[in-house]
Amino acid sequence: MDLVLEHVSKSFGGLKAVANVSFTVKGKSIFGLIGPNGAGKTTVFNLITGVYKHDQGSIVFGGKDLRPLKPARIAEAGIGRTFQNIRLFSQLTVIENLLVACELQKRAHLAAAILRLPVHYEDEAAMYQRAMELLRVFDLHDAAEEPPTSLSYGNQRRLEIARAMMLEPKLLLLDEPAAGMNYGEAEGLKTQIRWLRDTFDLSVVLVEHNMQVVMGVCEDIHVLDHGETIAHGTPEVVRQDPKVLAAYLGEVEEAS
Ligand SMILES: Nc1ncnc2c1ncn2[C@@H]1O[C@H](COP(=O)(O)OP(=O)(O)OP(=O)(O)O)[C@@H](O)[C@H]1O
Repeated sequence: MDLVLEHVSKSFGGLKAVANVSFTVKGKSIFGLIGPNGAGKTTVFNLITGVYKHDQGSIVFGGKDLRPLKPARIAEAGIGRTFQNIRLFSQLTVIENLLVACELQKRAHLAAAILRLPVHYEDEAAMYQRAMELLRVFDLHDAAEEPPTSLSYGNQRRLEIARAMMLEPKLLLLDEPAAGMNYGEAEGLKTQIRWLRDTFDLSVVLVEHNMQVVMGVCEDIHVLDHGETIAHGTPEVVRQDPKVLAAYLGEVEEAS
C-alpha cells in the first residue's frame, strides 16, 4: 500500500512547519525522512497519524484519504508509529505494554466478551501469542514479566517498535529509533527493520539523525529544511547534494 503526500502544508500561528511537501512511500519500501532540528519531520508524522490536520494538500494511504479520520481510525487503517520520547507504561510489565496496544481491537469484541462467546478467549490467546512472538523477534522475551524500566535504553526503543507491530500495521513510522543507541545496537536495528519489512510486507518510514542507520537501510530519502523539501533520492544522491550538506553544516555551525 502506497502512502502519497501531495502539496501538504501545516502552519502553527505564523510558523510554516511543513510547506508544500510531496512524496510517495511505496508499499514494502524503507523510506527516510531527514533534515536538521526543527525541519518539520515529526510534524509530518503527526499529520499522517491525524494528531494534527494539514491546512493544505492531501495525504492518501492505500487509496484512502486520511484527512477526515481520527487517529484511532488511522491506526486501524494500518499505520503504526513510535514516538521520539519513549512512551512506555512503567507500572506494567514488558508483555503487558504490548497487550495494551490491542485495547482498540479488544473493544471491538466487547459484545462477544459480555456474552462469553469463545471468540473473546481465542482473541486473548492470539494476542498473547503474537506479543510473545514479537518479543522473541526483538530478543526481549526473557524480560516479558519484568518492568520496562529494567531494559536498556536501546531495548526500550525496540519494545516500542514491537508494541507498534501489535496492530499489524502496513506502514510503520519510526521517530528516531536509534536515538541513544551505540554502534552495535544501531547495526542490530538496521537488521531488524529489514527483517520486519521482509517478514510482514510493510513499509517503514524512518525519521532519524543517525546517518549510519539512515544511509545503511533506506532505499529512498526525502530531506526537509525549515518545512520545505530540499532534496529527494537514493542515499548516494542525497548524501552528495550540496543543499543537504549546507543544511547540516548550518546545524553544526549553529550548535558551535
Ligand atoms: N504544536 C506545535 N505548536 C507550535 N509549533 C510547533 C508545534 N509542533 C511543532 N512546532 C514547530 O514546528 C517546527 C517543526 O517542528 P518538528 O518537531 O516537526 O521538527 P523536527 O524536524 O521533527 O525536529 P527534531 O529533529 O528537532 O525533532 C519547529 O519550529 C517546531 O517548534
